[in-house]
Amino acid sequence: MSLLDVDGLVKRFGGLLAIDDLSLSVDEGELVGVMGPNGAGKSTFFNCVSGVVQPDGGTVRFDGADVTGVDTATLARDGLVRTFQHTRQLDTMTVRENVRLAAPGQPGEQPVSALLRTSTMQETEAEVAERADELIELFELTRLADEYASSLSGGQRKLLELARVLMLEPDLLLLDEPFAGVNPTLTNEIADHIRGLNDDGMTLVVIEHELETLTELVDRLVVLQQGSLLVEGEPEVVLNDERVIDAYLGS
Ligand SMILES: Nc1ncnc2c1ncn2[C@@H]1O[C@H](COP(=O)(O)OP(=O)(O)OP(=O)(O)O)[C@@H](O)[C@H]1O
Repeated sequence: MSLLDVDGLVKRFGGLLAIDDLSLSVDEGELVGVMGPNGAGKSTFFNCVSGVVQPDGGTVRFDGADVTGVDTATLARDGLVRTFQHTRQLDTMTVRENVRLAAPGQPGEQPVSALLRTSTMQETEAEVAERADELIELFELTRLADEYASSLSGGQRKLLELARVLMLEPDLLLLDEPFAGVNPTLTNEIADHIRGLNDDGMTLVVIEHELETLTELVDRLVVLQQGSLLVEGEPEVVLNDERVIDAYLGS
């Protein structure tokens, strides 16, 4: 069964048709790459699916339910989570605080809850802290755990972003350019993590310009052009498709 089913999606910005009748499905357990020239509508596609912007037409179904236009926080609670091209961390907080704060519905965040801390809340906080530390270790950020996020390199920020979204325990993770601005060593490391998450059963869709890394990583490639689906299929086949070569040469 498809975990994500997008049908006839349309998104306009004024007179510009950013997504033009796009239909696309992702099966449970798949690792799908999304590519396309600048302005093809890749980020807008993610934005429509993850509730960041409201589509003007079409439907988005997640895990069998119609979630068209549902807000980001609700979708995240339901297991659909996205990352952004430009990471969104709190620079004045440490790596550890950033990861802990990404957990949903933290009791310590609300003033009343903080005053009435029950043992259940304390248990939840302990679980959050433990999970955060596990993820910090998984992404080899332990030695940076007490550093401010502002001191991290581009690649380390991407790792922190991954740790943060995994606090939400997503079923479907949409990654927007996870290798952008990352050095080759960390690129390989991030690719390994993505593969590992997929091996553990997570469904992932990855937007990426770095075609070599993307092609080696994914099961299926989807190419967008001017908001529509141009070609999809096995990475090797897609990359040699003349329509794809033309789209890139023409961009
Ligand atoms: N908030 C917005 N307001 C107006 N136009 C927008 C907005 N977001 C995107 N667009 C336009 O929609 C089109 C698709 O943009 P989008 O960012 O989705 O493309 P993309 O494939 O992700 O591009 P890139 O590879 O450069 O990130 C572009 O023409 C862009 O200028």
